[in-house]
Amino acid sequence: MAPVSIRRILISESVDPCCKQILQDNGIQVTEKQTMTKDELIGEIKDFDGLVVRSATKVTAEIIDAAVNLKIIGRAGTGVDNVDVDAATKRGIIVMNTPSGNTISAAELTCALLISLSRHVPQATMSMKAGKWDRKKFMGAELYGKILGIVGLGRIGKEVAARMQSFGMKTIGYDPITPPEISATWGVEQMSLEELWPKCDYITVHTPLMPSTTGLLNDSSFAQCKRGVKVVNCARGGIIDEPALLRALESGQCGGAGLDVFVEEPPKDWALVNHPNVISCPHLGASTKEAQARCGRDIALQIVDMLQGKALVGAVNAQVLASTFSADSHKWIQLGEALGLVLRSCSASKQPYSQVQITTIGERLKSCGGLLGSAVMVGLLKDSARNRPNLVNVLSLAQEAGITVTTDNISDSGDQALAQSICVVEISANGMSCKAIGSVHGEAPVLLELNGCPFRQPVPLSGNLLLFRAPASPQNLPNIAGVVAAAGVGAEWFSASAASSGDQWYCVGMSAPLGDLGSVKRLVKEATQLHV
Ligand SMILES: NC(=O)C1=CN([C@@H]2O[C@H](COP(=O)(O)OP(=O)(O)OC[C@H]3O[C@@H](n4cnc5c(N)ncnc54)[C@H](O)[C@@H]3O)[C@@H](O)[C@H]2O)C=CC1
Ligand SMILES: O=C(O)C(=O)COP(=O)(O)O
Repeated sequence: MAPVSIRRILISESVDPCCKQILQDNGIQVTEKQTMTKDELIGEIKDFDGLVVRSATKVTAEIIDAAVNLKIIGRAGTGVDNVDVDAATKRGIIVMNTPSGNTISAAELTCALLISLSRHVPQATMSMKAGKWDRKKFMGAELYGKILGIVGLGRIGKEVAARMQSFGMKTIGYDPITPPEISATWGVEQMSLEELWPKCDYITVHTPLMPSTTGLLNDSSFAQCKRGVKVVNCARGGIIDEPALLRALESGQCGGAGLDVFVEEPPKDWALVNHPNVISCPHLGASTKEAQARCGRDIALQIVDMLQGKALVGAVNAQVLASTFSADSHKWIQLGEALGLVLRSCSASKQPYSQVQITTIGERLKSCGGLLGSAVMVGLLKDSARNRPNLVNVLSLAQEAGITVTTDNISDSGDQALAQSICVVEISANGMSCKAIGSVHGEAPVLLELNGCPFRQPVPLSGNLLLFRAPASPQNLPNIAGVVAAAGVGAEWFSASAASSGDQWYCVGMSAPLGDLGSVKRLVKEATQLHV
């Protein structure tokens, strides 16, 4: 099932032409506009439902606010720190990247900087271009036998390790997620940062930029390093604190730095770039023909595959959507939304709820809790949230509204009763609670039970529904059918529940919604109508 439809995509940076070609071949209109100003982007983004960027386009909350039709932001590359992912998520916009397309290129540039640092290649080149022949000044040191500390042992860190080991470097590292026994298989011994800093001749960082990695190398960590340590940052500006690096270079505590990335790009302050022991590139890690071809192709194919309902690959903020691509997820999403709508309708006149408990019953729904939970919340929050709820944003909207959502599964393959697949949703707050139980019969979602009253016939959850509760009496249906007919609406079918505490729930399928529920409400204890 395709979660969105996309007709017009803006590519706002230099992305390989294959990206545009693939998108166009699949019926998407593509506009390419490079070097747009922020105001130009704000002015034009409303006309697009997709945006493809690299690292230079800052997709801020302000831009996302203006992007009223945007459904996807595709990052032809790895880092999504130039995209306000939280703001996109709240608006229900999918953010997608192509994290492996430029791994090799970024790793190779890192190695180039490490080698250049050891032999002063860029400085020697500049010197010769200035007509000098200075063999003494550029005395270097071998990498062979030196210790390289790799902070961040993900895709790029691993490739850097393999390449630098071929130079005879000993590789050590740190990563809070990659298990030490895994990195050990590619020759990287892990240790704490406190143990790592004093051991390294060279340090290279390969983490994302986030609060925990900002300033990872700072005054205090430089102080723990060997005097003259050389550092490389091919990941993100700010992981090595720039003022601390400059201080360390000036004091000689740092013997050289290779920088591909900067806090501000291009930098406003050129002090680091101009330092004689700094070699630098204008964010070239991914700038190879091969990396750009891969990233351009990958982002286009990922978008097309998503639109064709084949798969969701590379989404960084829409994990629950990945499960919408299985063959029968559609009907369970419909059921979840419909149960949410039923409960929203039944609880509308009551006090606001703060807890939602979704329990799936049955082995088949064991892994569907997240999907069904989100679908239920889409139904529950429909029209009440400022941002239109969808499977991408609904949990963050619920959190914003102070609603706690919990999911659970009960399954025991030995128990016949639990063999069928059922979804139970209960909303509650301060003693008030409403509960709906549903399932899927054939392809259709059905309501089985409402507030403890099981329906004698499953209620099809589609079309215009009138739900009401009244003391058990054979007169209820004829009376309400009369009111519905008097309003010029056809009562197409009905279902009644078993009685509980003397009351019964009824559901009437109507040809159209009633203009006014007043005359129904006068005859019953409570009544509500909804459209599924
Ligand atoms: N200069 C350039 O043009 C390019 C830069 N990059 C950047 O390189 C970085 C790494 O990319 P990948 O290796 O593909 O990412 P990855 O996600 O494969 O690896 C990142 C690793 O950092 C680790 N990590 C997270 N927090 C950490 C911490 N506090 N200390 C140590 N490790 C930590 C993670 O566990 C993960 O293993 C990203 O920032 C990316 O944006 C990527 C491609 C090109
Ligand atoms: O993929 C990444 O994280 C990069 O930093 C590459 O950025 P770019 O696509 O060259 O602007």
